[in-house]
Amino acid sequence: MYGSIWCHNLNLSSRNLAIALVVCVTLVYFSYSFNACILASISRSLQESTLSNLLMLQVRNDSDTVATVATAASTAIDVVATNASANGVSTATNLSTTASTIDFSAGLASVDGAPKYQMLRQQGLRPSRHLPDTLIIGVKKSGTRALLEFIRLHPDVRAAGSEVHFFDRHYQRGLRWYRHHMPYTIEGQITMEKTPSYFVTKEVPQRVYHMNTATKLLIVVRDPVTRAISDYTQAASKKADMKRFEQLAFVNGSYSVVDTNWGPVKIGVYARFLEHWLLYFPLSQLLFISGERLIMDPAYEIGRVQDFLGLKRVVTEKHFYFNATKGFPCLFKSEARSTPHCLGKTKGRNHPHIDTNAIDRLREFYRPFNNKFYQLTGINFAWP
Ligand SMILES: Nc1ncnc2c1ncn2[C@@H]1O[C@H](COP(=O)(O)OS(=O)(=O)O)[C@@H](OP(=O)(O)O)[C@H]1O
Repeated sequence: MYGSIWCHNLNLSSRNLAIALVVCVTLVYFSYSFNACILASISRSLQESTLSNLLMLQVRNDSDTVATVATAASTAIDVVATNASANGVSTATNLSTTASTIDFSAGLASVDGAPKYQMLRQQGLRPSRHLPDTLIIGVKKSGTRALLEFIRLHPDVRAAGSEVHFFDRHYQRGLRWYRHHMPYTIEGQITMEKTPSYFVTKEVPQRVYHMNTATKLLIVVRDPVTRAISDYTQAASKKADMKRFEQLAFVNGSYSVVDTNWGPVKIGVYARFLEHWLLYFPLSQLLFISGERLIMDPAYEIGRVQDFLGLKRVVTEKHFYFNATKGFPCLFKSEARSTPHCLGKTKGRNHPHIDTNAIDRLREFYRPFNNKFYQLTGINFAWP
């Protein structure tokens, strides 16, 4: 009898043990899945934020920072890989692979069909440098920096921060050199560069055409008289004993003959330079932005630019505020800074007083060229 009770108890405890085991295994399984899911999600977030940081890193005023960006990006990805490793989950392996397979040194968009790259590409995680699709070619002192800073607020626009001067000064270095100065982009992002002297340099249209006939060209223009004064103000800020504007803008000291060889005056004859660009590019590939309107209504002009580039209108009036002290629109935040800020001190300088007779004479000089420019572009900028 004791034997059968013992046997019964034994059966009972074996069953309990089996049930307990099943419960334990189930718990362990669910706990593992849950943890793995959380860790994978954390790793993914880390990975995404690092890549987005990497792509947000923009070069500002010095082309040397391109190299710094690449180094910083590489380091950032290493850090993620290390973090993931510390988590001890399988995704760490993937992240390490990411870090080692992104080629930061080559400066070329390499094509690799291996499965491990395919997955990364599907996730859009293969940043590489590309030649620009869009150029801000000028015009100097018309608001080219403002345009670049405003349009690069768009997540699908990546720009070289410094003026690369490839097509006018460094052409002999070749396209590989040029591409190396471009920021990293992922699929679907536009690569942009601005060098205002491109507009007025004779060889540039043909060179851009040879790089890519489909290049989109952005041109900011401003009343050529104010532009000339702005140009002069910049030059005078760098040279203590600069002659007065009136002495430089005219031949022989009187206001009768305009000195068309003087750079600040010459650049304002927009029609002459535009005609040269139109030998290589159809008007439909050029977008003209009013420098005056870029100050008065930046959202409007940036809206036009986004449409022209086939981008969703992401940059809107919400991004801008008018700084009354500076007298210019400024940004609530940008890629470089998360606090409200304006463009640098060299943008929006006070101009010296210029004799009104000199201004009137210059206006008269520019009028036929302006009219020609309105005719070529199909836009009346209504400069005085
Ligand atoms: N938001 C904002 N903030 C400051 N300045 C602005 C802005 N929008 C347009 N501008 C005008 O841009 C002028 C400088 O033009 P660029 O950037 O093309 O100059 S440069 O050629 O790159 O040196 C600059 O010329 P100056 O006023 O003579 O300094 C400005 O009038």
